[in-house]
Amino acid sequence: MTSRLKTLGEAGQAVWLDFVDRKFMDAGGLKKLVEEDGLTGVTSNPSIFEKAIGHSDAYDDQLQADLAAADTTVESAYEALAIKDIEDACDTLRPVYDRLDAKDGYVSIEVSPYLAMDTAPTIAAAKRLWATVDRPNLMVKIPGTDPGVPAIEEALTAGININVTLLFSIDAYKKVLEAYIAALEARVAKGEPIDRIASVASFFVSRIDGVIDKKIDALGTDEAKAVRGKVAIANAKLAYQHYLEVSASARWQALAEKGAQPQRLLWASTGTKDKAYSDVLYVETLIGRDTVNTMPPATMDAFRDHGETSNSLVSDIDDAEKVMNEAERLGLDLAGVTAQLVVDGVKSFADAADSLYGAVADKRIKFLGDKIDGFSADLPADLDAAVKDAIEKARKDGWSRKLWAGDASMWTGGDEGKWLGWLAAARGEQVDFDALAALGQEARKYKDVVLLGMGGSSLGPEVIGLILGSASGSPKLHALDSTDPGQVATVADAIDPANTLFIVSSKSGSTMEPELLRAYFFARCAQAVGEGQAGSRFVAVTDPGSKLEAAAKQDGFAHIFYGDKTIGGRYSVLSVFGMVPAAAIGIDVAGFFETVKTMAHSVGPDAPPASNPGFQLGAIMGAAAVAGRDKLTLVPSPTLKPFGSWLEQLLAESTGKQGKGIVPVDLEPLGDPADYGNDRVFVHLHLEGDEMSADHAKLDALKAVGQPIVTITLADKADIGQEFVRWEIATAVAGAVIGIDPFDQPDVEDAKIQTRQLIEAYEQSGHLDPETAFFEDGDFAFFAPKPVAGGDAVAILKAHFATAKPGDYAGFLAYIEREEKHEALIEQIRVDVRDAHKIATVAGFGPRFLHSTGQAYKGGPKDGIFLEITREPAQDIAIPGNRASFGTVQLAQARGDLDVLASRGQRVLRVHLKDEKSGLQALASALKVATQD
Ligand SMILES: O=P(O)(O)OC[C@H]1O[C@](O)(CO)[C@@H](O)[C@@H]1O
Ligand SMILES: O=C[C@H](O)[C@H](O)COP(=O)(O)O
Repeated sequence: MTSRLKTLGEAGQAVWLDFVDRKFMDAGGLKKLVEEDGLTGVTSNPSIFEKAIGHSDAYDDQLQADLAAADTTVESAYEALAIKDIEDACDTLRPVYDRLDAKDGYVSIEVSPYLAMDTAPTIAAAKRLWATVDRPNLMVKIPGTDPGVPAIEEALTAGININVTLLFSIDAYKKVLEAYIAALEARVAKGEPIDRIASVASFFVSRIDGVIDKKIDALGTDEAKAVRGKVAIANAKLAYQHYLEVSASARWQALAEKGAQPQRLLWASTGTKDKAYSDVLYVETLIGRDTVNTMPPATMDAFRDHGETSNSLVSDIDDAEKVMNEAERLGLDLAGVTAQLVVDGVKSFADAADSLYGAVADKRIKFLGDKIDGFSADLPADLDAAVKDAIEKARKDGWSRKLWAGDASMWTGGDEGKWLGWLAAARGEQVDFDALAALGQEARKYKDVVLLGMGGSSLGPEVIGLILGSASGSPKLHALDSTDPGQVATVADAIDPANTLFIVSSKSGSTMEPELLRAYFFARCAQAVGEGQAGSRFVAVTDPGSKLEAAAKQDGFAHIFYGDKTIGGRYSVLSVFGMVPAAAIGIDVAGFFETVKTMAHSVGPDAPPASNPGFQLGAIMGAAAVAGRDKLTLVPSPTLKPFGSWLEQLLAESTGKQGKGIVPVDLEPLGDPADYGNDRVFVHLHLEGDEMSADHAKLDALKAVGQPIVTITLADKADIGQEFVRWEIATAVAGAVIGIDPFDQPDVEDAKIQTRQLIEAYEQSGHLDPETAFFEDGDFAFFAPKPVAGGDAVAILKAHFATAKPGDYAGFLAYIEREEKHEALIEQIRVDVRDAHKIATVAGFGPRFLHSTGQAYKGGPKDGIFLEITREPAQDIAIPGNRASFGTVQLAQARGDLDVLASRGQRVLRVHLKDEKSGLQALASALKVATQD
């Protein structure tokens, strides 16, 4: 018996399948429909692929094989899967296309629904899909939105078959038909053929009734009920009347004579949603010549079973008009409804794409295995709920796309969009791999590399140097980001200036510390190798046009590597600022980016927040900070311990402002559950193979009492580059959740101004402004804007920290040499204070932290209790061309810092150690007593 579906074909209507699925096609389902039901086309949309790919394992083999061949973005991974189905469908329909001489036999694939409101990217996507599938019976689906119409016209003019989707109103359809005709005329004008250009205008039917019927039900009157289930069909019938009118026009006839094919009206959304209606309602009522009905499988089955064919589309046109008039009289607002349906249609396809891309992104990460760093989170229920809310808000607002598009509305709507050059840097696009490889070769003739820079210009390179180490035969890296005379001397004593490559690194090129360090080491180098020769051992890394660039040119530096002004210092590690020092110690930068790119792909605009490693972490950090868990406590495994110093700057400078933000807690030994309040998030950064079982037991104990624990796992330390990307994105996202601009650092600047004023005064007078200690004994002198009461050092220290309350943190700001013994004593001090007061502790060596965590201490939450530590330097170092020595500069920095901290409402106390050698030990002992009982 002939299939009832074939009778539609006999009535001039093409039967298309509104469904794609690999299992179905692999089982020969599509071929069967072609052979038995006269099927002549296929449509797909994001919802269809979401159902096919997102909920099945049929695509897993291909995805795994594709990823094994080459990693790629989520969108490309998805497209490869979808395109394979579309190509297979095109090939199945190809005999139909050939038999009907290009009049039918088409398969449609839709451009990304995220582009529905953007003309140029839609055109680019249409051209890309057309070229990739490379089959004449492909149709690219473009929404008939206002921005879609010019894209439709341009794509058609370029010879691409177009299925115009999401048409609801006759007015929108008229514009689309006009675009089709204009495109054909343009081709004729250029002498190009038009006979094999095909287009359909997909008019959505059932969705209109879905909304209008609700309004009818709300009215509840009999006259309203009389048009229930009739408006969508009437609307479609009148659209067809317009088609007939235009087809009869002389303008169209002229094109038809040249072989033009009509742009057929395609009835889409023809599955019946309201069970009260016939399951073939939107087929039986819309049958007419030169049209298409694309049906979901259930509708097709129903029609095959009991559908009746008649010439329905052109019958009862008067009735259709009456229905439309009645709809207007009843105030059903069809124009408003259809306009809203376009918006909702775009949104619902975008929602489907979120879910589809999310499913692909999750599988991609699963299949990548240990090629991508692992991530898991154990969160208490309240935080978990807040994180889910933040992720959903980010998804709804399209933040992953906004971020990459530089749309500042996800932050404060300020100039954030101008600071996103680090995204391209994460893809390896800021550096010249060949130039870096050449530098790496050249550097092999040196024994040491000394990097002079601050904050973003030193911390990333230092982390790379410490974690990855120099290649065999390449020099060792010394990052110097201090004015501490002891620290400067340690580096100066460790190297032979004649056998050292110096990298002076400063984005602004005017930061005081690298400027002074450059003066000092340039003079030492000139002394060692002779005037005029020193420059050949110096490399500058700086943004174009900086003062450092000019100085480097003047002094004949061997190379100048240029940064990107749209990247802030703390986001610069994957640009020349991190990669030049990395190359100098022999790291294969191109190889390094192979693993970095895997993370860059994972956090792209096409990875929805819930499946995006950067957003997952960022939402946790942001939601936690908003809920008062603002002390991000890093628990690294031994090899990864250096990572925190880079991370601290990123988090603190980016989020710590306007009294809000995240206070990073690095290098605080892990304690027991009783040592912590409810203000922490622990992030365990683990390198597989690193031994840290004691910490694991402690983390388990913390987990058991409901402390939030995030775990990030690296299979290989070479994958550390992925963490730069993850945390950069996460920080930008956390900034958005917290509601600040993550790319400025307003409060750091104030400390710099204070310091500069003190130094300028010194350069004039030869001394710093006098200051008076409020208490002094043999070991210590105490200074503070507001003296702390107490008869001795222990009492003063005790009183200072006695102000601690839950949620506060203690900060130890040490303007002394950063070396092992000092680090150990500071660690001991931190543990004593934490355990006594149950508060978080942070520590920084000055002036290094000024260009890093200093921002959050000044601009972030006002719950810091700071103890600044200065000392009498045993030995000072003069700076060529300056009256002030390094020791004086450092003291001025400490004083400027204290003043600004106090002016921001933080609790501050400065202890000046009289003896550099024994002073810190004496302080640790005094604090031990002060924190007992
Ligand atoms: O690279 P530059 O311009 O010398 O800046 C160094 C550091 O100083 C800061 O501006 C803070 O003082 C950081 O943001 C930056 O990384
Ligand atoms: O081209 C087909 C359309 O995308 C589809 O018919 C929409 O149908 P729906 O309204 O059932 O989602």
